Amino acid sequence: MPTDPWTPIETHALQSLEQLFAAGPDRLATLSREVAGIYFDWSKTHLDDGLVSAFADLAQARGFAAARDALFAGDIVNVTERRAAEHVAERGSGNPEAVQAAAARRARMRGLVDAVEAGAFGEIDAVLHIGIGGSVLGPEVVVDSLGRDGARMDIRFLSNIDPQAFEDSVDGLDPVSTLVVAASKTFTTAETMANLESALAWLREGGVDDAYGRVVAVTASPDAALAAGVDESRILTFSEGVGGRYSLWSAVSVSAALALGWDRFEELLEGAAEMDRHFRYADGRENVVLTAAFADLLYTQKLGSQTRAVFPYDERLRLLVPFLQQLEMESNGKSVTAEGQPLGRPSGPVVWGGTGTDAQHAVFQLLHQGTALIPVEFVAVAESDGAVPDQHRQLLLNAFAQGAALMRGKASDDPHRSYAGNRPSATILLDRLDARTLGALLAFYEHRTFTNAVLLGINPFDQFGVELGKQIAGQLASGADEDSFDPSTLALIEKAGL
Ligand SMILES: O=P(O)(O)OC[C@H]1O[C@](O)(CO)[C@@H](O)[C@@H]1O
Repeated sequence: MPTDPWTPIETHALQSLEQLFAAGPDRLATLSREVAGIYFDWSKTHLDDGLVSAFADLAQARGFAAARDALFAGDIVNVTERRAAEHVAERGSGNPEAVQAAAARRARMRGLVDAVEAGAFGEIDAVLHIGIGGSVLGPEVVVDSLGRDGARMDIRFLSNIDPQAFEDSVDGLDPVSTLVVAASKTFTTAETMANLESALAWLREGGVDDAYGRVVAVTASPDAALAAGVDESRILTFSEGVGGRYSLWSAVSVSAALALGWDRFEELLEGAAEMDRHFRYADGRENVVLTAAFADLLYTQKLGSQTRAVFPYDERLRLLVPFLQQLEMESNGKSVTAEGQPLGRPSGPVVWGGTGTDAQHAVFQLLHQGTALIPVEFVAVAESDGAVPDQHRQLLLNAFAQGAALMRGKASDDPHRSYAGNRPSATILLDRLDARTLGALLAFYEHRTFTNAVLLGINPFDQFGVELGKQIAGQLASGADEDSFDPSTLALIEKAGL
C-alpha cells in the first residue's frame, strides 16, 4: 500500500458518467440514500467503487473515526483555540455535560420566548434581529425557509453597517411594538454594536423611554453585553465552544423561535439530531456525509475544481447559499493544516450559486459549455407548498433536467451547439420543507464541512483570516500610522472625503 493515501486517488483512472452508469446497474442504489426525510443522490458524480475505497483508506489514514468521536465527545477539536466544538450538544447530541449545559441555557431561552408571548415586553409584533455572519445567517435562513406559513411576528434581520441597511430593516416597523435582539458571540463586533446604537436611538425617538429594556442580548460573552448596558435578565448565553457559523441551534435563533413558535424550533433541533446520529453511526458506504465529502474532494483535489455551485430549486431555500458560503468558506478556506504546516493542496472551494430556475437563465451557460469543471448541487423539495402544483412540478422537472443535461451532453457538428456532457451534479431532494428536514439538511452541511476538513487536515473551527481586515479598518478609522499605508489606499480615503 502506498504511504501517501492520496496517491491511489490521484492515479485512479476515471470513467465517464455514462460509462459508470452502463457498467454498474446498482450504481444508483449504492450512491443514493434516504436519511431523515431527505433523499441524497450522488450517482451523477464520478465516484466509483475504487474511488470510494481509496477515500475510505484516506479517511482511515487521517484518523477520521477518532476525529468524529472527538467532536461528539466534546474533546478539544478546535486545536488553535484550545476548545471543543459544541454545536452538536445544542441539539442534544454527544457529550452529556455539554448537552445538559445547553439544555439549561435553552430553558432560559424558552422562558424569554414565553415571556415575550405573554406580554412581558408589552404588545410585541415585530423583532429586529441584529447580528452579522454566524450571528444572523442561521436564524435568517430558518425564518426565511419556514416563516411563510403563519409567522407569528414580523422578523427583520439587520447585519450590514451600511446605514441604508438599518433604514431598510426598520421600514414600516413601530418602535413601540418592536423587540430588538442583538446577537453577537463576542459582543464587540463593530457592525453589530453600531447597529445596536442606531436601534436604541430609533427606539428612543419612537417614544420608548427605556430603550435598553427592549433589548435582548445573545452572546457567549455576557460580561461584554452587561458592559454594553443590557440587563442580566435579558442576556441569553451560549457556550464559547459553539462557533459563530455553527450557532443557529443556540439562543442565536431566539428570533426564529419567536417567529415560528417554540415547538417548531425544537423540531429543527430534532431533525439536526437525527442527522447527527446518521453521521455518527452509519457505516462508511451508508454514510451520506462521507459520500458527499468524498465527491467534494474528488473534484477539488484530483480534478482541480476551484468552485462548487449550489442551486436550491425552491424560493424558500434562497438563503441557503449565503449560509453555506460562510459555513464552508470560513471553515475550510485555510492554507495551513491544524498543526500549522502548509496545506500543500487546494483548500475548500469557493461556494456559489443561486435559485433555480432563475439561475438557468443567467449562469448555467458556463456550467454547460464553459471550460471549468464545476460540480453542481441541486436542492429541491418534493412536496408542493400547495399554491400552484403544476408550477411546482415544472420547477422540479427543470432541476432534474439540468442534472441530466449536464451529464448527458449533446453532440453536434456545430461546435457552438455542442455540449460535452459528463459534467457532475448531486441532488438533494427533501420530502417536504419543514423544521425537521431543514434541521437535518443544515446539520448535513455542517458535518460535510467537518469531514472535508478532517480529510484535508484543516481545523474548520477557527477563522483568523477575518481579523487583519478588521484591524486595518480600525487603524484607518483612528488615523493611526497613516503614513504606513500604500498610496492606493490613501488616495481612496482622500477621494471619498474621509
Ligand atoms: O458573533 P460575533 O462575535 O458578532 O461575530 C460575527 C461573525 O464575525 C466573524 O467573527 C467573522 O468576522 C464570524 O466568524 C462571526 O460569525
